[in-house]
Amino acid sequence: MNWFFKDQTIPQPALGVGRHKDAGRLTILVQDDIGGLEVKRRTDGEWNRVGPTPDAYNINVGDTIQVWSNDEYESVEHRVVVNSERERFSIPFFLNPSHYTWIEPLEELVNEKKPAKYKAYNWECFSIIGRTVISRSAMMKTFKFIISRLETNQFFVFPYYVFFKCTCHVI
Ligand SMILES: O=C(O)CCC(=O)C(=O)O
Ligand SMILES: [Fe+2]
Repeated sequence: MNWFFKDQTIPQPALGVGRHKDAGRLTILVQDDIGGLEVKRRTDGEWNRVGPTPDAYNINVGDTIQVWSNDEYESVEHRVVVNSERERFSIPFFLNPSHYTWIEPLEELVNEKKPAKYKAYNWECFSIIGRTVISRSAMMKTFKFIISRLETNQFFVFPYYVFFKCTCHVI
């Protein structure tokens, strides 16, 4: 679960999750009625709001499907803009490959006219390296944030997952 706290001290508009693409296969996302999820339109590069649509899930194609499909499907770039008046919650379910999976364009979708656009990579190596490289400065920011919350007694439920997400996304 992602928790986007309201903070009127941050200049608006502020990003709760910076621009990124999900690396796995699919992401099934529920967002509450606040909204804030935006996707980048390929045709003109503009950011577009997605929902919120009551009782609907957002399904994002991740990088893995883009690679498997040799670019037939595209992993969409997205971000979350926070609302300074109201906190927001979202629940993403990441359908990721198993750790032993090698990811490369499917044979059926590779031919002379359309050669493979990606080299094979192993999911476990990719995700471990990704986390260590991306997280280093983000980790410090997250620690500082947690300490500031503790100091001001604003610390409520801060599950490991929220911590993990912050370290992955705050770059
Ligand atoms: O909170 C959202 O709407 C999206 C969050 C997201 O992009 C993610 O967790 O990867
Ligand atoms: Fe995402």
